[in-house]
Amino acid sequence: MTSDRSQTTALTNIGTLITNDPTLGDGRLGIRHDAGVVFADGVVSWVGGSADTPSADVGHDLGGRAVLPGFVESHSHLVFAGDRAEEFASRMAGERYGAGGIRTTIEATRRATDEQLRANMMRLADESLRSGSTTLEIKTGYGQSTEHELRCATIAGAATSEVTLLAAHVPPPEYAGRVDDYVRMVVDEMIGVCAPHAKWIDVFCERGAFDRDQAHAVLSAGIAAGLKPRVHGNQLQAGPGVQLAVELGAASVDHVTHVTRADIDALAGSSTVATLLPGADFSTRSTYPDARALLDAGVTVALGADCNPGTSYTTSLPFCIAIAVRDLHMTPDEAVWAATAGGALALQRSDVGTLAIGSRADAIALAAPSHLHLAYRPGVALVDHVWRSGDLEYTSVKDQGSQR
Ligand SMILES: N=CN[C@@H](CCC(=O)O)C(=O)O
Ligand SMILES: [Zn+2]
Repeated sequence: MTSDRSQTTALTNIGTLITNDPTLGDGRLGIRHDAGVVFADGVVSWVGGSADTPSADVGHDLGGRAVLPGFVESHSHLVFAGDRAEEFASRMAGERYGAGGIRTTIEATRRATDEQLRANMMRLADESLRSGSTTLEIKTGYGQSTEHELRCATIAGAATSEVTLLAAHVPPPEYAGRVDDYVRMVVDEMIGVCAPHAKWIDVFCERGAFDRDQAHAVLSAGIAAGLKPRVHGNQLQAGPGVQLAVELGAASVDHVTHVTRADIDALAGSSTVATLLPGADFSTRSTYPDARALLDAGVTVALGADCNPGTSYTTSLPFCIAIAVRDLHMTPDEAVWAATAGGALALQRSDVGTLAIGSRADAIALAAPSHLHLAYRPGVALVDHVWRSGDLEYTSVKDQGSQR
């Protein structure tokens, strides 16, 4: 459902508009009511009152709906085969989550054809778009050999420019008991082969995966190959992940479920974003991260859905916003900001996550009058329009815009 990029589009009769630009409206979210927006050449060209909206080639009367920047999904693992529904059921019956479950998916992913991996990824990328995510990061990490990580990175590149080489997720079965040998192979061989197909380098720094020195070696080799670092850290217990991320100037450290006061202080004094993944804590029945302590210390917080077959088989940032408000005690404004502008900072992107003049025209409309409904109506598919670069890419509403 794409349109000609040279067409202009006017959105009118917006009940609540979130711009994330304080110069355009109230507070940090830059909120306006009874608003209008115009998209031209794939970017936002005008924001103001609905009645003053300039005419455009295509018009959408949004009937009082809320309009937000598209969500920026900064953490997903969409290149995999199989599922782990039985593992989930065992966890709900009392089993603890351990990093070892990842090996089940590595085996299934290695057995799958490129076409099977691509089709599964595209299905999930489409699901993510329909729940409002207009920017999507995708990690490798279920290959864990040079051949299979290269395959996964190439496949991910068909869906996004935000490809992360999760070179060290868990040591694969053929390296059992030889973690340092695996790290040496990643550093000496895998990164050089895969780096041209990725933008980011990532490591799972956790007991049962990679320790501080191993994670440092992988991230440093990635940086030397031109990749930018991000880290999976402090998911299952307190550990060195957060401090390592800050030390290396990582864009983001993700999970951050178990942190010390020193970790919070280090994050607060850095530009590293803390990306919270409450879907993973929900589906592993873990404690939730202390979002209030992070926010109150001044840490920049993002929210991601972390879609993967092990810990969080959801693409829905609206679901994560609802958990963040209900269980992490974030305000609805903080949660919406974290899933939009926060995600953009976690990917070091200045063109998305806001609806400022010149921002990429990535926006969503909700079947609701305000963003509060994302938390107030959990589990309801509220996103009913999705524009990406000014094109209406998804709508569940029959009136798809009137030509002028
Ligand atoms: N924690 C590490 N990686 C994934 C889980 C991967 C899996 O269990 O398959 C995550 O972000 O939650
Ligand atoms: Zn992850």
